[in-house]
Amino acid sequence: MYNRYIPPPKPKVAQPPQRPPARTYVPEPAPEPAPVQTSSWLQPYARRVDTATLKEPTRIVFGDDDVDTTPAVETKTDAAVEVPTKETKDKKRKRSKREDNKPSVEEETLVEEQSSLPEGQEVQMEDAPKQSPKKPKREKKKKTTVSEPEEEDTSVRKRHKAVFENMAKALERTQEEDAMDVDNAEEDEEPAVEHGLEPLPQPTPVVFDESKITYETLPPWLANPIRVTESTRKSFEELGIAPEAAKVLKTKGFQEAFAVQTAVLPLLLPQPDRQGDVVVAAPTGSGKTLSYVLPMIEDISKGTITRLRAIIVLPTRDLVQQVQLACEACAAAFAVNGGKRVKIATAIGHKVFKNEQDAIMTQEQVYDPEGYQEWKKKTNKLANLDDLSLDDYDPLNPPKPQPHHVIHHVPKVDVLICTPGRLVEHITKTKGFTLDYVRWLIVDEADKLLAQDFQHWLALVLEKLNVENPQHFRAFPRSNKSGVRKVILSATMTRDLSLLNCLKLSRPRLVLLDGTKAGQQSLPPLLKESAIKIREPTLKPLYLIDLLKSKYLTAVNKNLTPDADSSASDTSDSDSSSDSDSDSDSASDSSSSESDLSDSESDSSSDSESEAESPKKKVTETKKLDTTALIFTKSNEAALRLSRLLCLLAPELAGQIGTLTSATKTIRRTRTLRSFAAGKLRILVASDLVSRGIDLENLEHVINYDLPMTETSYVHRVGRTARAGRAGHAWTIFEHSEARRFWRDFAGEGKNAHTNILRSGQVERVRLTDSEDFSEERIKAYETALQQLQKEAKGQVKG
Ligand SMILES: Nc1ncnc2c1ncn2[C@@H]1O[C@H](COP(=O)(O)OP(=O)(O)OP(=O)(O)O)[C@@H](O)[C@H]1O
Repeated sequence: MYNRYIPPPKPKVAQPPQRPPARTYVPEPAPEPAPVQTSSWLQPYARRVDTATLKEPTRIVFGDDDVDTTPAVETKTDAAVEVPTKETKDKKRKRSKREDNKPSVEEETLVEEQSSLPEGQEVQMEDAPKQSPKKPKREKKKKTTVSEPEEEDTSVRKRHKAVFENMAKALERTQEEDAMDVDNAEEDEEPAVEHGLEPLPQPTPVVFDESKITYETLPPWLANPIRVTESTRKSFEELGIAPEAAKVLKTKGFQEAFAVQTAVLPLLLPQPDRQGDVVVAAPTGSGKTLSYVLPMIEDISKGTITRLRAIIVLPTRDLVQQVQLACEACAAAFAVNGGKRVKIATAIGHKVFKNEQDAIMTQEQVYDPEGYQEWKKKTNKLANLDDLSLDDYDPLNPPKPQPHHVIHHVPKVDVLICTPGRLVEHITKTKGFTLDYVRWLIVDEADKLLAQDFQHWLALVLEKLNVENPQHFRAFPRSNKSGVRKVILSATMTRDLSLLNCLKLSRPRLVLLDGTKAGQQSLPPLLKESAIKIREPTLKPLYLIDLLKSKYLTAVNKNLTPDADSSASDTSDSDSSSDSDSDSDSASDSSSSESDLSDSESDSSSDSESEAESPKKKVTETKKLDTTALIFTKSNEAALRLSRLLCLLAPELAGQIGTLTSATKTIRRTRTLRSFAAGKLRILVASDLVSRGIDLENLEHVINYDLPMTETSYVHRVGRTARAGRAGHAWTIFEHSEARRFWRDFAGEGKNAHTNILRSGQVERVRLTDSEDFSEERIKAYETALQQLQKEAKGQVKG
């Protein structure tokens, strides 16, 4: 049989593993990067990021050498496989270099990825996407067709996704760093500015305006004052005063008008036109008082009915009494030619209040049938004791009106000169005391009165004044219709506008003596000033005694000092040393009470006490000084003590020494001033009470035993002499520790000199030769006197 040959089956040649076609994964082009949200201040940085690179598609190519036994994955895509260009590679290299030897994030990612891939497979990254490649899932599905096996594909996708995410993060960091780099690079590139050693330019320092208030800042009336030369003189007739009145004035010693009067009188004398208020700043003793008293009395003398037409407010009782004398003199002058005799009263608290009320007020029968009926009804009621508290009825002294009349309480004076405290009391307590008819309000020593608005007197007075009601002009048909005229005066006028505004001035004018500026305080032209520096402050009273007995303290004016008693031996019954003894009963007062602003309490009840004082001492061998002196101390106590000490240390002067303090009773003060004016007393020891306004005609020397507190105080103190065109001499005694203050603040000499005091000359330095060496005997006598003083003080305390 024929056997068919059947070739043995060929052994199966092992097929070389089929290389899968190169798999290319081209993801969809990266979505447009979301615009970087940069705040406005970051915009410059944002602009510098190269956004072009962000748009490049992300491509990941698995290399041809990759061997994969898994079936090829077909990828349907239109996108061409992109080979990394040289340019992009360079860019990448450069960026890697910048990473300071640190492996780049991409490299790290690649290493990571490499290790996670199956062997032989590697991830090649040609270029990194600039933006997060995250995209919506749906889009992914749509554009990418994934072939089988699906599981494998999913793991690859996962890996890819992880790679993308890492890369995106790395890229974000790189972008930020790039942006910073660009920025830093730009900053670094700023052109270097060369600086020398000179200091860097600084902003101009702010200069604060420390200049004092100037004319430009003042209201026009203060900036443009009416100026008058000190030497100006005019006859009173020339200024509009009736010849008959001028004649009487001459008999009283007022021959012609002083400079300040020539300027003020025309402003204040009644005219048909509406006139404004007047502010006067003129030196001490320049005649300010007459400048307002004359026109005021002339105006009031034209009326017929007595009503309260003028109020003059002053800080002290002594000034009130002084101005009263000037008013009386003028009232007499204007009464001669059929004019009304102007009635003047004072209110200073030296009387019991009731007595003062009676001196100012009266009761007047006024025809008023209706009022009379009402009064009758009231009195009937009172008779039935229905209403005993009726305030206008005094059951003990009931006013009895005539039939069809009623009784009115009205002032019986035309002019009231007062201190502010007492004025307030009358306004608030005196029945019928009205300011409705007041046409003149005068405030003398205004700076003091305005600065110490006691009991708010000014506001109260201004409130009560009847400025609007024209009724009170009826008595003066031919005089001006200015309402209430205000005249404000001082030698040291305040520049404080807030104080001046309190006066509610109407169209004011300022009058100044030529050569002075607003705010400056002129001294009288004939005042000489000297200064004595002492070495031993504890022996100060001895220096004073030496000065009083020295050749320097001589008469300054001829025939000025009246010689009341020329006898060398004098039995003194005047207010001499005994005064100081008796005055010391009020030594508890402090220096703060130097005015009578608050004189609401009457001291009249104790007036009689002044007559029954310590027994008068007989003073023998009195040597009269041929001049007069007023010694200022810092307080009431100091004045009393010094006065007594002088009497003990210089008995020959004892009979000529008087004391003036704010604690001294009014009657005693008046008596002392009269004795001084008469020439019986030659030396007055005072506190600042008399530093303002007081006019001591025969006073030639002022001695500042204690330095004044202020410039203003100095001006007022030394201004007690060299008044009304007479000569005078002011002395200041100071210790070493006070020297700087004196020369700088008062004399205006030396370094940092600062004073508003305007003087014609300079302060002269005087050395008392005798004072340099006090003998043992004198020092012992001084110590004994001090012990005596101490004993007396203790005795008073016990008593
Ligand atoms: N026309 C005048 N003729 C002569 N003496 C006058 C004249 N006017 C004023 N006197 C006198 O001058 C002196 C000083 O006047 P007055 O007291 O008015 O000065 P003052 O300017 O008010 O001073 P102070 O600021 O110190 O108060 C007084 O004795 C006064 O009698």
